Amino acid sequence: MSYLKKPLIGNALFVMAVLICGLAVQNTYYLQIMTFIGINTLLALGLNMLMGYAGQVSLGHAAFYGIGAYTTAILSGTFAISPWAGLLCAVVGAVLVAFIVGLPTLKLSGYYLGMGTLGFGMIVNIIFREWSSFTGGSSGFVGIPMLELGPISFVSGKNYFFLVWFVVFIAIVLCQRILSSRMGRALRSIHDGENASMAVGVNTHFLKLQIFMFSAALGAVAGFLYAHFVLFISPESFGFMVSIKMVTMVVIGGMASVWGALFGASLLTLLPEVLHAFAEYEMIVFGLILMLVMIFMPQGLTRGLIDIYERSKREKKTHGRVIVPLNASQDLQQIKVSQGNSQSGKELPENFVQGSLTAPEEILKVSSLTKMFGGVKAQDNISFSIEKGIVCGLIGPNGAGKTTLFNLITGIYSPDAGEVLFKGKNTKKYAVHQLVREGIARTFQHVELFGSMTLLENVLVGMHVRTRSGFWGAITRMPWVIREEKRSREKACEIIEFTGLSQYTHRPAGDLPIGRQKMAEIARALASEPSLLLLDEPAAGLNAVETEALGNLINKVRQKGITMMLVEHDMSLAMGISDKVIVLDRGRKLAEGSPREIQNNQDVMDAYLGRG
Ligand SMILES: Nc1ncnc2c1ncn2[C@@H]1O[C@H](COP(=O)(O)OP(=O)(O)OP(=O)(O)O)[C@@H](O)[C@H]1O
Repeated sequence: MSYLKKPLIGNALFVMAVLICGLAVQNTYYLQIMTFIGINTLLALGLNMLMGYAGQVSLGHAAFYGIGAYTTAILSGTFAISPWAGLLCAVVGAVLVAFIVGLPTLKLSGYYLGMGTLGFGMIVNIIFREWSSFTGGSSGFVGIPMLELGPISFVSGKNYFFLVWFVVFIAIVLCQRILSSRMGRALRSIHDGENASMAVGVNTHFLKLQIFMFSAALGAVAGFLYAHFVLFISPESFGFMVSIKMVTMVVIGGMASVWGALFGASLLTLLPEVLHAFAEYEMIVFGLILMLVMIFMPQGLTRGLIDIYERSKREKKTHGRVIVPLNASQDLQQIKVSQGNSQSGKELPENFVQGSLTAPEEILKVSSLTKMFGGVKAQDNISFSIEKGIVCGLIGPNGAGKTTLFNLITGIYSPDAGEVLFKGKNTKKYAVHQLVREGIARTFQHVELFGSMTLLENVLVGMHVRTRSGFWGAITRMPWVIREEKRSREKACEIIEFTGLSQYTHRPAGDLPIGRQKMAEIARALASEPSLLLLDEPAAGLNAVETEALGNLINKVRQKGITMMLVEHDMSLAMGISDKVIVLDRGRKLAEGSPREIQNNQDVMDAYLGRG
């Protein structure tokens, strides 16, 4: 469980720093500033999970902060209900609102999502302003009670400081647990490429909704702590500028970094105090800092500084040494040997054997499939079937409709007419991620790995449909969750070894040479334990040695009984490896038969070489 060790050191340092600050600082003003930093850290942590990890921009997040603050203020101030019950209502209320708002909004992306959340933030702020009988309107809400917990009173600044930072610590641990889990990996995969994430089996909309609700809950807790600290709230504290300030905290601190959120929150809370004399220029200063960070350290200050430190460490290490360049041909030779010799190469885990070599059973049946793009008939009444365990080559000139056919089989496109039956079931009933669970996996014509994640993490995301721990599993870390994680990691390493990529296991996938990236995509697809694997031009961009290694790998996968469809322009590979070949031309099926029959087919030759 080495993945559990790393945060422990950071967390221990964090606890020590909080204890030292809390015990050593006596000045009420400084304690107050540090308490505000804690509250802002909670806001930044929540937004960072959504923006930094899941890649979803929210410009109205201050609304949840306000919902938390107003709920507890009204319940405890007006109705004299215990503030702790108010906290529960605040969190439940914010989560419910996030669910209702997120359900349609998170289907949007990019600017549209930004505009949608911005609108939501504004509507909530108008409600705070206009519903004055409850909220006190523009003049604000007074009479919020101070917090007490049994004999502990949070009247003193010191107690409140410890309360807030204790909550921050809990939030940090929860975020870390989510991020190092199956759910966290799936979230990061959405950030790196939502289409690929869906295609490997992640229910992206549900996951985005879950993390939106989690970040809303953190916002509501921050609002609760704020309300009972300042004892007076008004709509300005939760307006558009506060949402922008939250985004700035995340961006400056460094997206996708838990400690970055703390850093960003500290900086943006301290700056206004330092620049007190220039209060009216506050937004200009923030804007300027944001611009500079985006230009010089687009990954945020925390990540940027860590990168500089790591680079200088690497330079120091290599200083004075002869650097031996990576010997590409030797490296490839190794891959060939490990793949070509199934005795020495790693076998796929047992349960990967999904089919039988001898079974003549039909796994895929495509009937009268038609797909139009405007006036272009990308699929024109296509019918064929694929038997279990075979490799079926799919060839045709550019624009013939091969990738469209893959997109129809995997559910990315829905057909205008006709149907696809996979194992006898109509694929129309399934969403993209559900088809992966049913057993269809694919690779892409243009590699779509999750570039910022390691090869191991990519393969683990590929296992998403075969594992089950979710949000609660991540935060409770029950023994079965730890066992599942351990098993997944072992299995992922076996798959990586099977594809001959062991030496790249912990390297970011985006840093791999293109040939290895193609193999890595196959490894990720195999991780979903498919019975049908669709390979879209796997040899494109590969040199002769890499293509040979790829051929060996496809053969090894075939030996496991996994049925494959292979779109390929490299004819010697397609003809050499396929049991049968289907030829498409301008959306129509031109021919179907054994490689030899296809090679001697006059129509096929005409399509490729031009008639006459
Ligand atoms: N999303 C889309 N919108 C509009 N037209 C599309 C879309 N996808 C594919 N097409 C069109 O459908 C036709 C078939 O494209 P497709 O990518 O399936 O061909 P292909 O055989 O995979 O080509 P290549 O070998 O060049 O990848 C082309 O004319 C293409 O322009």
